[in-house]
Amino acid sequence: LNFTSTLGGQTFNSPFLNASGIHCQTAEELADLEGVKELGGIVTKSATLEARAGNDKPRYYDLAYGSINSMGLPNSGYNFYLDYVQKEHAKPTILSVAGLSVADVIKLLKEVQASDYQGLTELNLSCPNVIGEPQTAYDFETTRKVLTEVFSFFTKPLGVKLPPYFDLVHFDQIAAVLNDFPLTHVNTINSVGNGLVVDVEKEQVVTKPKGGFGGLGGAMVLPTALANVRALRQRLNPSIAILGTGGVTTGADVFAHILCGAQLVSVGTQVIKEGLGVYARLEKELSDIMEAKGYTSLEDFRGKLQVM
Ligand SMILES: C=Cc1c(C(=O)O)[nH]c(=O)[nH]c1=O
Repeated sequence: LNFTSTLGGQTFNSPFLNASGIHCQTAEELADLEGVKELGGIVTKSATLEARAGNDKPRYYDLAYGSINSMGLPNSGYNFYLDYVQKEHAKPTILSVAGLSVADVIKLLKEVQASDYQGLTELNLSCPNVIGEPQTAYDFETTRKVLTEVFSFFTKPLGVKLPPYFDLVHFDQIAAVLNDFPLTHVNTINSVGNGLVVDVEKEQVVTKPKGGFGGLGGAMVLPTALANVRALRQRLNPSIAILGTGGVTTGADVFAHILCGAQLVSVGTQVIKEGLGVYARLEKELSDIMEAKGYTSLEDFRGKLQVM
C-alpha cells in the first residue's frame, strides 16, 4: 500500500502524525515519537517565546468519550524546540509555535526564518486555554493582519492550526482569508474550546483552571473535525493541504478524515488513552479497510466523499 505523500518539500512515509500537545513537550517524549515507525512526522508542542509552566493542575481529565484539557500552553520555550527540529531526524518535523500577542508571534517567526531549519512550521491560532487570551482564528480580521505581517518576511513552509468552526458562513470567511496567503497547510481542528465536564457525585468541575472550562477532544469531536476538514477542503486553494486532527480512535476514523480531504491525520487523545502503540493498530485497521475496498493508495479515495 502506498502511504507516502509530500508536504512543504518534505516526504511523509505515513499519513499519521501526533496531535500537537500530546506526548511532544519534552526531549524524552519527542525521542519516543522518533521510535514509532508508523508515524509519518513529528509535531512539537506549541512553543512560545519564553518557557511556560502552564495552568494549575488538575488540567487534564479523561472521559469514556474523549477528554477535556486546560493545559495553558506549558512548554520549554521556542529555543528548545527550534534546536530540536534542527537536529537530524528520520522523519519530517512540524514546529508548532504560538504567541500570547501578535508581537510575540512575529518575533518568534523571525527567529525561525533566520534559523537553518528547513522543515515545516505551524502557527497555532487556536489555543483555547491561555487565560485572558482569545482564540485568534475566531477573529477573521486579526487573522488576516497577522498573516499579512508574517508573510511580509517568512519564506519557509508555514501552516496554521485552526479552531473548529460551526457556521457555514464562518467557513467561507476563514477560507477567504487563508486563500490570500501562500500557506503550505491548514491543520484542523484544535480542541473544541471551553467545554465543561461536571462530576455529579462530587458536584464539582473536574479541572482547576478557568472554573473547569477546557478544550474537548477525542471521540466526541469526530463529527466536528470531519465537517471542518471537509468544509475547508471544499473552500481552500488546492495548493493548501489539509491536516486532519480530531476524534480519531479507529482506522475507519482515519479513512473518514482522508475521504473528507485530509492529507495527513493526527491522533491526540487516543495516544493518551492507549499509548503510542495506537499508531500500529490504526495503520493495520486502515490497511485492512483499503484492501477490502481494493484501494492501494491514499489518493484512490482522498477527498472523494460522496453526497446524496
Ligand atoms: C497550545 C495550546 C493548546 C492547549 C493548551 O496548552 O492548553 N490545549 C489545546 O487543546 N489546544 C491548544 O492549542
